[in-house]
Order: sequence, then structure tokens, then C-alpha cells
Amino acid sequence: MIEVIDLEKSFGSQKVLEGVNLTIFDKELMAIIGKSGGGKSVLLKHLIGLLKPDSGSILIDGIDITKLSGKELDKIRERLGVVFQGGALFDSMTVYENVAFPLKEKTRADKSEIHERVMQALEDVGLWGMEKKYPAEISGGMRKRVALARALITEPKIVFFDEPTTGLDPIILNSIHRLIMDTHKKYGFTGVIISHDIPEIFDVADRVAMLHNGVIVEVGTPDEIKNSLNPIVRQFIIGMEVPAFKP
Ligand SMILES: Nc1ncnc2c1ncn2[C@@H]1O[C@H](COP(=O)(O)OP(=O)(O)OP(=O)(O)O)[C@@H](O)[C@H]1O
Repeated sequence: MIEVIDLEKSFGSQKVLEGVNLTIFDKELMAIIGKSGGGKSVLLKHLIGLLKPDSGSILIDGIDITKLSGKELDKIRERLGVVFQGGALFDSMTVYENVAFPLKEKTRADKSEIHERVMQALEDVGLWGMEKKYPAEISGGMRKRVALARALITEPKIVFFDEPTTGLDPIILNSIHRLIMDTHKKYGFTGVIISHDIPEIFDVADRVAMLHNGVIVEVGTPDEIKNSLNPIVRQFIIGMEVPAFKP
């Protein structure tokens, strides 16, 4: 379980997080939505230990990661997988090498185990046969799949997705969402997805939290969020919904 308690963060005179409180249960898929520049990525960076808050805490299975550094933090981070917005692949490495990288770095797996696990992960994300390609030779959607395979390869307990569909067309977007759901089912991780995809994310997440002006203003199931009477939530959702294209 992840518990964010009264998390505050300012950059200079700009207060970005004003006391964020959020509980994410084991094995659920939690989406965090909110307007651009509202602090979602800053919150995510705290959750993965890249930023330290001014005050407040983040408990992962009861351990306050905001108080950790060095090896202790690394140990917790080994249980986390992150799919960064741009994929953050190594351009000079093949798809295979990118996916194998965390196993080589973080585990003592031998060559044949690495091979088996990489090929399985590539199959799980629908990239079988692509292992020899370089990131520049594959599409944006495929790069996101590689990033997901790389995040999953160490079978992390928690996977963070930072806007996993940015820059993708609607068909690829849906296929990435389907992939998140399928791998979530297969691997059983706790998933935290920063998302701009309204309404599509409602079909993916178990629960949705809305971050607004540095606080979580509403948390609930997709249906609860869709039917929320909170004017901030209503305005945001209506503003984000793209009308269906009718020829
Ligand atoms: N390292 C930093 N130094 C100073 N200001 C920062 C830093 N990181 C983020 N900010 C500021 O914090 C605010 C929130 O940024 P953040 O990237 O978290 O927004 P977001 O909700 O993820 O937006 P988007 O949906 O557009 O990605 C912005 O005003 C941003 O300029």
C-alpha cells in the first residue's frame, strides 16, 4: 500500500503540492488526473524518490521513503518500475538490450535466464520478433511497449506510468491502455498512471484521483468521478472530453 500524507512541495515561491493525501491500495490501478501544470509529475517524482518534499510523508508498505537515501532508497526503488513519458530508452541499444538492461544491472540472472525473461516480456507486450531493432527503427507506440517491457522485466511490485500515451493516435492509445490492463492482470502489480486521457482512462483505472491546485480534490471509482457533483471535477472532465468524430 502507498500512503501519501500531507505532502507539501514548493519551488521558490511557487507552492506546487499543498498537502496531498492519497492512499493507493495493493494491486489496484490508480489514475491521477488534473490540469496541465497542476503538479502530477512532481507528485510522481516524489513517489519514486526523485524529489524530497518540504513536509509530509510517503509510506510504501509502511516505510517512509521521504526519509530514505542512498542504498536504503535504492532497495525500495528495486521494487518499483517506471514507464517514463518519452520512454527513456537507450538509443544505442537494441530493443533486446534495453529490456535486458535492468536484469543485468539489478539481478544475478545468467544469460539463459535473461534471454528467457526478455523474450517472454517482449511477447507479453506484443513485440515478439522486434528484439534486434533499435529504438529509432520502431514506432512511438512500439517504443512505449519496449519501455513497459523494460519496467516489467524485474517483476516490480509497483509500476508508475507517466502519461504513457502522450503523442499517440487514438487507436494506438487504446492498444496501450489494453496492454496496461493485460499486463496488470498477468503481473499483478500496483499501478499508478498519470493520465490526460479523459474519458478513455475511466475504462482502465480501478480508481481515479484528481489533483487540483496542489491537493487531491476527489478520489473514487471511474463511475463516482464521472458522476461527481464537485464543480471542479465536473468542469475538468467536461473540458477534457473530446467529442466523438461524426463524419
Ligand atoms: N524542478 C522544478 N523546478 C521548478 N519548478 C518546477 C520543477 N518541476 C516542476 N515545476 C513546476 O511545478 C508545476 C507543476 O509541474 P508538473 O510537471 O508536476 O505538472 P503536471 O501536472 O505534470 O503537468 P502536465 O500535465 O503538463 O505534465 C509547474 O508550474 C512546473 O513549472
